[in-house]
Amino acid sequence: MIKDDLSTIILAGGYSRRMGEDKALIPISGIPLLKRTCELAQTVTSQVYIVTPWRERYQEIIPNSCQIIPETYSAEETSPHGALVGLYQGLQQVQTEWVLVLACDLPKLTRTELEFWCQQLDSMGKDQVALVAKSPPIWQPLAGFYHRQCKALFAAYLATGERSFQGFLNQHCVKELTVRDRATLFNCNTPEDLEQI
Ligand SMILES: Nc1nc2c(ncn2[C@@H]2O[C@H](COP(=O)(O)OP(=O)(O)OP(=O)(O)O)[C@@H](O)[C@H]2O)c(=O)[nH]1
Repeated sequence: MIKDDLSTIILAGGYSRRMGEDKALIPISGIPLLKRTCELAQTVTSQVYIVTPWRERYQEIIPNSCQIIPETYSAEETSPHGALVGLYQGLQQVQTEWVLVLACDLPKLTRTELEFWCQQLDSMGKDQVALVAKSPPIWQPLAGFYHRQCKALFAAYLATGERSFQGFLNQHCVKELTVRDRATLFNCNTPEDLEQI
């Protein structure tokens, strides 16, 4: 079921150092991991954006209806600033009230689980700015939802020089997302992780 006033941002600007090859392109049942994540997101949101500095690398593999938001960094810098900055840049382009935020490397995520997550948006309090999975005490920032007011909150946070999601989520009114099947949060970071799939 597609949810109104919700879009998805998938972050795909990491270096996959532990994997040794680009995780986003690794085939899972024959489908590149990033494409699989896009297709899953399309089952719950009509707009799916991918934030990455590498448009050319992914343009051919993602579904046509998904849009790439190019992540920028200045000429003096050699790499992106991390996932929080990527999300902040992505949020500038998105108009919906809520944004589902996903890592590209969630090979066990399912449509059923995503639909269960989306239902929880209906019971958010007015003061709550995000609904995010947690493996206490650690937030799982790239599995959850952020309200559009996070744009301004991220701007203020970044202005202090901070870039850690944990710090951001701990200092704002964030609700823990209930995860029905915790296996769906499995991140595929290393070649050994891949063997488990
Ligand atoms: N857009 C964007 N996405 C990022 C950035 N850093 C990490 N990500 C994404 O965030 C998710 C989780 O990334 P990690 O597994 O923590 O980091 P990684 O760089 O991909 O992998 P390692 O190099 O092994 O740490 C993945 O989907 C990454 O593509 C960034 O600077 N920009």
